Amino acid sequence: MRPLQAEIIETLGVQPTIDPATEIKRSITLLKDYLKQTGLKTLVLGISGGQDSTLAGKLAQFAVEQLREETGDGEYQFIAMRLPYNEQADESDALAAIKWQEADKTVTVNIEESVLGVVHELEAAGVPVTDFNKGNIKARERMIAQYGVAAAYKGVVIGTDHAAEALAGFYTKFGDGAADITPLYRLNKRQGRQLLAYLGAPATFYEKVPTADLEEDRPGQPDEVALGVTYDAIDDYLEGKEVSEADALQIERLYTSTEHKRRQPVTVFDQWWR
Ligand SMILES: NC(=O)c1ccc[n+]([C@@H]2O[C@H](COP(=O)([O-])OP(=O)(O)OC[C@H]3O[C@@H](n4cnc5c(N)ncnc54)[C@H](O)[C@@H]3O)[C@@H](O)[C@H]2O)c1
Ligand SMILES: Nc1ncnc2c1ncn2[C@@H]1O[C@H](COP(=O)(O)O)[C@@H](O)[C@H]1O
Ligand SMILES: O=P(O)(O)OP(=O)(O)O
Ligand SMILES: [Mg+2]
Repeated sequence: MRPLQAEIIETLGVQPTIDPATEIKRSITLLKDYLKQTGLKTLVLGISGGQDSTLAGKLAQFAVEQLREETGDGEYQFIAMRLPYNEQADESDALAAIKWQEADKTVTVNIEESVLGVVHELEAAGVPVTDFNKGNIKARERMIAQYGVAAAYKGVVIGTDHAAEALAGFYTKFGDGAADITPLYRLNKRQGRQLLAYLGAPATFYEKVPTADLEEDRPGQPDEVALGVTYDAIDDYLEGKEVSEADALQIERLYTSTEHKRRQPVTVFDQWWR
């Protein structure tokens, strides 16, 4: 195995093979124990209609149902958030995911006005805002809305970061990368699919092409196009398998260039960036 590959696998805690039932229980236990320990009552998560939030939301719903049953405390709840930018092309997928999750409650916040407000004020101040930059502003407005709900209902915000995204730093810093708890962390993309299949999710939920769908110039752009490498290659790499030299170099370039996203803000005590 390549030396950096071994280091990344160790850092992200990825296993080459998993038992889905064990990993489902592990994630649910984390969510339950965290709520019990902190005294908080609500799990909050944006549901996009993609694989990761479909899985994380189902685990969240299981966690609060079990807590209600075990403690008799009916305050435990899961709030699924719809966070469209105006109208979302795959709105029906998001609604189908929430239905399958049997989420306790759905809160919808259209982020368009707040995004356009920030973009407008930036431009009025002479700051150019590219479509790509605006895409990251959308992800950050979703974060703001989720924290608004968490604050109102004694909640924590769930993040859907998993090993394949964490490796690539493939999220908006302090946008979808900001969260209080990340139950999918350690799983690669195909292991997430395995969990959904085990849970009996319709195959359409996990066969869907992953997309951040943030850019208006490239609607629904597949993650794999933006990443320059396939999730299959990233997953193989994370499972300690051999991948082509070109894929390994691209994966390691992504990992190295996004180190700042996996760290706390730099202080005078930090040396990792030197
Ligand atoms: N599918 C997904 O999970 C998903 C979701 C959102 C975004 N994305 C993708 O993630 C990427 C986000 O874009 P991005 O990474 O350019 O934006 P970002 O905002 O996440 O990160 C860039 C910012 O990080 C800071 N930064 C950059 N280099 C730094 C360094 N060396 N040290 C400390 N801070 C540094 C700067 O403030 C910079 O503006 C895009 O490729 C986007 O498509 C993917
Ligand atoms: N349109 C959306 N509605 C609700 N939540 C969303 C939406 N788009 C993204 N999210 C949340 O952000 C994460 C990351 O999404 P990526 O597709 O990986 O960029 C997603 O899991 C949702 O929780
Ligand atoms: O984070 P999601 O739910 O949008 O999944 P994907 O990354 O597969 O789009
Ligand atoms: Mg998505």
